[in-house]
Amino acid sequence: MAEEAAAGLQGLNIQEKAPGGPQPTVILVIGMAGSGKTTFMQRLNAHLHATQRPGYIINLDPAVTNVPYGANVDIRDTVNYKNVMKQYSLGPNGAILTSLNLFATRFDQVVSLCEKKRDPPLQYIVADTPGQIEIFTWSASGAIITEAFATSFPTMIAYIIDTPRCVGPQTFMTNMLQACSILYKTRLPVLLVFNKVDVARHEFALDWMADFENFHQALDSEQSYAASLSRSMSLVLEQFYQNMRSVGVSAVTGEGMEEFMAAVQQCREEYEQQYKPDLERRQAERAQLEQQRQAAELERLQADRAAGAAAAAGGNSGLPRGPVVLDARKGATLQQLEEEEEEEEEKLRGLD
Ligand SMILES: Nc1nc2c(ncn2[C@@H]2O[C@H](COP(=O)(O)OP(=O)(O)OP(=O)(O)O)[C@@H](O)[C@H]2O)c(=O)[nH]1
Repeated sequence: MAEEAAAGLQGLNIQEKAPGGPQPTVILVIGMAGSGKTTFMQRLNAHLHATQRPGYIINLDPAVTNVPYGANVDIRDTVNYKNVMKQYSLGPNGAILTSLNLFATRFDQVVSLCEKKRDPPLQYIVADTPGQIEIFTWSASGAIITEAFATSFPTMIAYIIDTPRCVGPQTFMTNMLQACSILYKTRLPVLLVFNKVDVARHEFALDWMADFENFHQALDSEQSYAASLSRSMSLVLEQFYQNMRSVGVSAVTGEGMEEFMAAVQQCREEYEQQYKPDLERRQAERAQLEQQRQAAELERLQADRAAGAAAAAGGNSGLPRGPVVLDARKGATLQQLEEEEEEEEEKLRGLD
C-alpha cells in the first residue's frame, strides 16, 4: 500500500480485480472547515485497525499540510497544489479546485486500485475531502468522484459537524442546510456525525431535530432577520430530519465509534435498497435515450444517403429521373417540358 501512495497514480498497471464477494463500503467524509474531519479520519483509521476491519484510506485534500493517518492514496502525490497555484496564477481556493479537477480526470485509476484483489478483502474505503466544503460538494470534479464511487461501491456520506459550535441555533441551521443540500445533490445516504461530544453533548441537536418547537424556543431570544429565516427553515427541514440518521462521536477520545460503524451499516443497507435501484433505473433510462438518439441518427443518415443517390441518378439538373410530375404545370412531366422547349426554339429559328 505504501508503494501505491509513493508511486501516486503514475504508471499503474491494475489487472487483478477483486472477485465477486461483498464489496467494501465507501465512506466520504465531508464537513465544514475545522469540524474535525482529519482528526476523525485518524480516529476511524485507528478504529478499523483495532477492530480488524481492513480499510483503504484516501486523502482528497490537496492543500492539507499534514496527514496524520497513513493514506493509501494521497492526491498530493499526483498534484502539487503550490505548483498549480503558480502555474495557473490562482488563489488558494482556485488552486484546490483545479488540483481536484486534475485528479478527477484520473479517478478511474483510483477506483481500479480500490477494486484490486486483496487478502483479506477490503471492508471500507474512507476518503477525506477538502475543508472548503463547497469545492467538493458543488464542483464538477466532486460530482465525478462521488459518482465514480457510487456506481462502483455501496457509498455513503459522513457529514461531520462541530457540535460545540452548533449550540448556536443559527450555526446549527447552517449545518443542517448544508447537509440537506448534499443529500439532495448526491441522493446518497447521509449520516450526521456530531463530533467533539467530549466538549459539548449533542442531545440538544437531536431535541431540535425531533421537535421544531424546541428549536423555536432556542431562537426566542433572537429577533434578527437570520433568526426568523432559521425559524421558517426548521419547518421546511422537518421531513429531512425524519429521514436522517445521526450519531455523536469524539474523534479525540474515540467515544461513539462503534455506534458510527453500526450507522454506516444501516446507510449501506439504505444504499442497496434505495440508491442502487434508482441508479440502475437512471442508467437504463440513459441507455434507452442513447439508443433512441443512435436510431434517429441512423435514420437521418439513411435519408441523406437516399437523397444523395436520387440526386446523382437525376443528373446535373438535380431532378429525379423519369416522368416526374412538376408542381408548376400540373400534369406536365420533365420530358414534355423539354419537348415543348425544343418546339419553341424551332419556332423562333423559323422566325429568324
Ligand atoms: N475536543 C475535541 N477536539 C477535536 C475533535 N476533533 C477535532 N478536534 C479539534 O478540532 C480542530 C480541527 O480539527 P481538524 O481535524 O483539523 O478539522 P478539519 O475539519 O480537518 O479541518 P480543515 O482541514 O481545516 O477543514 C483541531 O484542533 C482538533 O484537535 C474532538 O472530537 N474533540
